Amino acid sequence: MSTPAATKRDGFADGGARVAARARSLTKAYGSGETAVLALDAVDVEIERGRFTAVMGPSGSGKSTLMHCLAGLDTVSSGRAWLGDTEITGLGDKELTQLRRDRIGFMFQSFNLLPTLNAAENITLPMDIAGHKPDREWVDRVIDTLGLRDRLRHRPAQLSGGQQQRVACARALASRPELIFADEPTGNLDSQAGLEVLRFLREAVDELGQTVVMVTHDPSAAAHSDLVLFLADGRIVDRIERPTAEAVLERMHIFAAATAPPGAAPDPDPLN
Ligand SMILES: Nc1ncnc2c1ncn2[C@@H]1O[C@H](COP(=O)(O)OP(=O)(O)OP(=O)(O)O)[C@@H](O)[C@H]1O
Repeated sequence: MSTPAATKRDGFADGGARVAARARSLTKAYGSGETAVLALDAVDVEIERGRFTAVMGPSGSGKSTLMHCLAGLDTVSSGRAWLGDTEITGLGDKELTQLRRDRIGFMFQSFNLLPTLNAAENITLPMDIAGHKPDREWVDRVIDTLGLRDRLRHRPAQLSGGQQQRVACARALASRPELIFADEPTGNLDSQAGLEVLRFLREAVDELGQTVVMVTHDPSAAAHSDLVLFLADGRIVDRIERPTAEAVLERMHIFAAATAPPGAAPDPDPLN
């Protein structure tokens, strides 16, 4: 059994109650001198607990960098970030590893399942590695919500892409993390399987009370969220509450037109 990650109080009255994650003036530069890239430019953001937040923006706008910095997967150049009331900027590697393992769930485009383990073993793997006993009742609820009950003994190769992503979703939920980060979770799926995964993420928020942050390029995927944050050039430039796919697409076209050089032809696909 491990000891909990060290915490630093941020001094805010609501602490971690309403806000699952937060950043102030978060800045991330890659490289230095003339070749330096400002991936995040003094970002202020709050991720509300119990909500489904989508992060959108053109390629290179800083979506993955923001997610990585909020999840303690990457260091920041300046600014501060908190998970609940724990300040993660300034934590050491060991504390960050513990914090990620104990308090954050991850879902990636490539499902990252171990081929030699069956679905049930993959779902509880992070907890097994950490030496944490799974909460059986919760894990059963996650498995039933995701419709994986009759697939538990199957190995990844015996599952469809959509089923594999559902296992990855169950693995992210299994430890009942404070926050789930999903990076293009439907990117490798056909539209039907992608839709299923989005519905499950929605259910994870509505039925299981989880908090989800999803990076996506797809306006119809973003339409499953409660709030879309738009990034451009490392800044949050807009937001839409209760988004529809049409509203998201329209906003992306407006940004593309505003940032296109004079006389440039309209971008047929402003999301990439
Ligand atoms: N390890 C790195 N070294 C140097 N530059 C990097 C590195 N990682 C990201 N960048 C740069 O930082 C900027 C933001 O990258 P990031 O991956 O966060 O964008 P993104 O919005 O997630 O893009 P995409 O939609 O293409 O995944 C880009 O200009 C990118 O080239």
